[in-house]
Amino acid sequence: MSSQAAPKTCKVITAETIAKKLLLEVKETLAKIQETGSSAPTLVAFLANEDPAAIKYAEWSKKTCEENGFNFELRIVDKDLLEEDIMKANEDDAVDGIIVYYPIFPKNPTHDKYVQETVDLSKDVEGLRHSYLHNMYHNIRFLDAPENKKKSILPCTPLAVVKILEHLQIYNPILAYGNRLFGKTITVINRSEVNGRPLAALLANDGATVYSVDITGVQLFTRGQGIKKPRHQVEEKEGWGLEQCLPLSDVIIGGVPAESYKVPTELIRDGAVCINFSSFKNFDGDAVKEKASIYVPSVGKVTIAILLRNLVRLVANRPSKETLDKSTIQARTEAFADD
Ligand SMILES: NC(=O)C1=CN([C@@H]2O[C@H](COP(=O)(O)OP(=O)(O)OC[C@H]3O[C@@H](n4cnc5c(N)ncnc54)[C@H](O)[C@@H]3O)[C@@H](O)[C@H]2O)C=CC1
Ligand SMILES: Nc1nc(=O)c2c([nH]1)NC[C@@H]1CN(c3ccc(C(=O)N[C@@H](CCC(=O)O)C(=O)O)cc3)C=[N+]21
Repeated sequence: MSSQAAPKTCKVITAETIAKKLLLEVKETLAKIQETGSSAPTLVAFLANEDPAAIKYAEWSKKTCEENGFNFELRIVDKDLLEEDIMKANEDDAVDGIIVYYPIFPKNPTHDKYVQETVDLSKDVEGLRHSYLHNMYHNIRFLDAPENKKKSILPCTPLAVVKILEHLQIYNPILAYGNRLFGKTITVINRSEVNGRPLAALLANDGATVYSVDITGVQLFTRGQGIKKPRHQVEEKEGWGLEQCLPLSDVIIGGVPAESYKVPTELIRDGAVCINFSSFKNFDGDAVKEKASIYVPSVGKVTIAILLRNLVRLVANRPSKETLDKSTIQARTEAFADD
């Protein structure tokens, strides 16, 4: 007689469930802030590279936009004409948000930074302009202190991971807002400027002890002992690697862009939460389920939901027209009161 395998205790949570919840909120917020009769917001996407991941991302974004009543327009452009084309979109009142797929000049990251700065602040749906990044690293939530009417924009993938951790109740609602990851240890494998480093900073700003791992080594991001500091600080962990970080981690986040890369399952703490944001599967799917309490195999759908959430926020942040009455402004402020 064959013995039955023990039931798996690991819960696999798909991005879809979380994305659906966020998209509902986005629709409600849009309805609250829009004047009756105003047209659907338009997102313009610039594709100036041949990256298959960017092409896929554009296709999924188009689908999600259209399913949720937003307009999405893909503009395939020449690298050399990109700056001009972005400037035209900046001026065009029919364009509410702009996304540019990176990398465009992989051998010259400075040039990609320059392109990022070309997008108008009021249309930067990914929050990649320096003022948004500065606010994020400095734990500043508003663009217009002290009025505090205009919410800052956070980059989509890092914010998607934060929203997933909130959904999984890793954020502890008993603690004060802004401190809800106090006591949690998190490893983020990837320290790129668009994903891993902002993610480590956001998590540490919310109170976590974060090990940020890249091929150059490990850095520790924290708000200091007792999270007394207002924003995170960074220290090098000389000689550290995954061997030291993973056994200490309540949450492990993988973002390594390589098919062959796998997080060593034997180092994962029993009951850890494992989340993968890479286009490749960073966890050995079968083995990780023997160790993890929760496994989130991909986050892309949540990233796109955040893209739309950011687009609605850009609309809400726009200077009020004369026709806009006080109650609309109040609704715009309250619509994003939770973060
Ligand atoms: N699901 C989503 O929403 C999104 C997924 N992605 C995917 O995430 C992945 C990463 O994207 P980017 O950060 O833009 O890539 P990137 O190439 O800019 O950065 C990857 C980083 O990982 C580091 N790395 C490589 N091998 C490593 C290793 N063995 N251990 C530790 N660090 C290592 C690199 O040194 C680099 O800093 C890609 O697969 C990309 O397609 C990107 C954006 C959104
Ligand atoms: N300015 C800019 N912002 C980006 O966010 C950006 C970019 N440029 N350039 C290209 C990369 C790539 N990227 C992905 C987004 C979603 C999935 C994704 O949704 N993956 C699926 C899994 C794979 C599948 O279903 O085939 C998922 O997570 O469900 C992957 C990759 C965003 N990128």
